[in-house]
Amino acid sequence: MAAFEVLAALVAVSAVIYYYLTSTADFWAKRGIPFIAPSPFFGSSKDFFFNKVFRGEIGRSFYNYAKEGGHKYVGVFLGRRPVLIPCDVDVVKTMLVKDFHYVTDRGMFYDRKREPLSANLFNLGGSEWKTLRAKLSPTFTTGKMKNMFYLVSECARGLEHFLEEEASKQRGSVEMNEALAKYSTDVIGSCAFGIEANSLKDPDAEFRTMGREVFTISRGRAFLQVIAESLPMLRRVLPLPLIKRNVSSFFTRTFNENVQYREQQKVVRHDFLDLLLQLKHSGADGSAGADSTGIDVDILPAQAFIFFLAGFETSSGATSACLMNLAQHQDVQDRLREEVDRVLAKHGGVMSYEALQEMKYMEQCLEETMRMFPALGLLPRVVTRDYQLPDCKATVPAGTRILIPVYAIHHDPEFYPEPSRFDPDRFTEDAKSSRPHYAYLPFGEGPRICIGMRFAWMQMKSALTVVLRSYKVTPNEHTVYPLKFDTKSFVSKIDGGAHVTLTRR
Ligand code: HEM
Repeated sequence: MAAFEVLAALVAVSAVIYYYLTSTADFWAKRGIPFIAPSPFFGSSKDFFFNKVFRGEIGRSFYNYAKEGGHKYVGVFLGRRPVLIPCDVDVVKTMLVKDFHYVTDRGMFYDRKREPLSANLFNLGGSEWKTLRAKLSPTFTTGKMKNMFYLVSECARGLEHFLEEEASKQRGSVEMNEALAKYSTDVIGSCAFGIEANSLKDPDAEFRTMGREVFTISRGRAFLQVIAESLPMLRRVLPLPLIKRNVSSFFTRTFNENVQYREQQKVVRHDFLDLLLQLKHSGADGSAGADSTGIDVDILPAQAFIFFLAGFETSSGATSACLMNLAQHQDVQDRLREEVDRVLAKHGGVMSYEALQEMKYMEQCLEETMRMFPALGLLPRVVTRDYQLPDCKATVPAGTRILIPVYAIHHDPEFYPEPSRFDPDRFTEDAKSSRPHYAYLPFGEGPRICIGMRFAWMQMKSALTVVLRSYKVTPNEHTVYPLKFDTKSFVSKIDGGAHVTLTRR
C-alpha cells in the first residue's frame, strides 16, 4: 500500500512538473507568431543549453527560418520560457530606439544583497539603470578618453616588450588571444582599479587569474544554470552565485583598498576610478550626485567590475580575431601597415591619441572583424510593459524575453554578400551608407549601447599599432582558420586560440 502511495505521489508530482514545463507551449500560437515548437524542459533548442553550438549560430538558424518564411519574427522557447527573435532590421531599430521605453532592460538576474557586484550597469534595469547610466556617461567622453590615453599607452609599451620576449622564444610563434587578454587586463586594471595588474610581466598575476576564473563555469554550475533557466523561481534558493566568491572578494577588496589609498594620498590619475570617486563625493556632500538621486555608493565597486568584465575579453577577442584575419589576408595587412607607418611618420613616430583617430583603414579592419565575430551573438532584452509589436498585431506581456540575432544579421547575404569573406571595404563610408544602419550592431544600439565603445577603440587600435609597426603577421602550423567560436563562452572567443607568427620587419 505504502509503495502504491509513493508511486501515486511520484506520478502526481511528475504530472505537475510536466504541466508546468509545457504550460507555455501555446504562447506564440495564441498570438499568431510563427514559432519553433518546443520539447519539454529544453524548449526549441537543446544545443542552447548544452553549449554545443555557438549561440549566435543557433540564433542564425532561427533567423533564417523566419526569413525563408517571409516573417519578421519567430517565437522560440528556451526551456519553458517564450523568447521572441525579431528578424527584420527595421523592427530591431524600433525596439532598440523608438520603443525603448517598452524594452528597457536586459532581464539579467542580479541580487544586490547577496552579490553586490551583480548590481552593475549591464545587469540593472528600469530607473536604477537610467540614473546610473546618466551618472556614468560623462565618464566616457572623448575628453576623458584623451586624459586616460597615457595609461593605455603605458600598457601598450608593456605589450611591446611582452611580444618581443614571446616572439624570441618560439621562432616567432605567439598565441595572441592570451597576449591581448593580458594587455587588456592591465589596461582595465590600471584605468578602473588604479593598480598595475602586471599580467604582461608576471605569468601568475592575480588579476589575470581572476579574469580567467570569472568566465570559467564548472559542470555542476552549468547544470544548475540549466535548471534555473527553466524554473527561474529557483534562482533565489539555488546555491548559484553569479560570480564566484573568491573572484568577487578579490575585486571588491582591490577596489576598496585603492579608493582608500587615493583618498588618503590625494592621488589624481584622471582614470575611471577618479571619476567613480567623484560620483561618491558628489553624493556625500549633498550636491547633485549619486546619493541625492538614489544611487547607493556601495554599488561603485560593481561598476569598476563591469568595466573590467565587459571590457577585457571583448576588446582582446576582437583584436586577436582581427590579427588572425590580417594574417590570412596579406594584401589587407600591407595596406593597413602602410597606413600605420604613414600616420605615425606624420606624428613624429609617436602613437598619440590623435594619430589613432586618423587610422581609418584600421577602423574598417576592426569593424569587419566585429561583423564576422561580434562579441555578443545575441543581444538580450526583456519587455518591461505590455507591448504591441512593431508591424504586427500581436501584443506580448511584460516579462517576455527578446534576443536580437546580431550574428545572424551580420551574416545575412542581403546586407553582406559572401558573409564569410573578410573584406574591410564593406566599411568605407559609401558602403556603410548603402545598407541599413541597424544591420551592424557590434556594440548594440539605442540608449543601452555599449558605454565603453570609445575606450574599446582606443585600446584595440593601440594594440594593433604596436603589433603592425614592428611585425609582419603570418599564419603558422597552429593557426585554425576560418575562425571558430568557443561555444562555452558568453562573450565570443576564438576556439583553439589565435596562433600566428610574428616576424620583425
Ligand atoms: C570591442 C570591445 C567591446 C565590445 C564589442 C562591446 C560590446 C558591448 C555590447 C554588444 C553591449 C550590449 C549593448 C546593448 O545591449 O545594446 C555592451 C554593453 C556594455 N559595455 Fe561594452 N563592449 C566592448 C568594450 C567595452 C569596454 C572597454 C567597456 C568598459 C570600459 C564596456 C562596458 C560596457 C557596459 C558597462 C555595458 C552595459 C551598458 C548599459 O547597459 O548601459 N564595454 N558592450
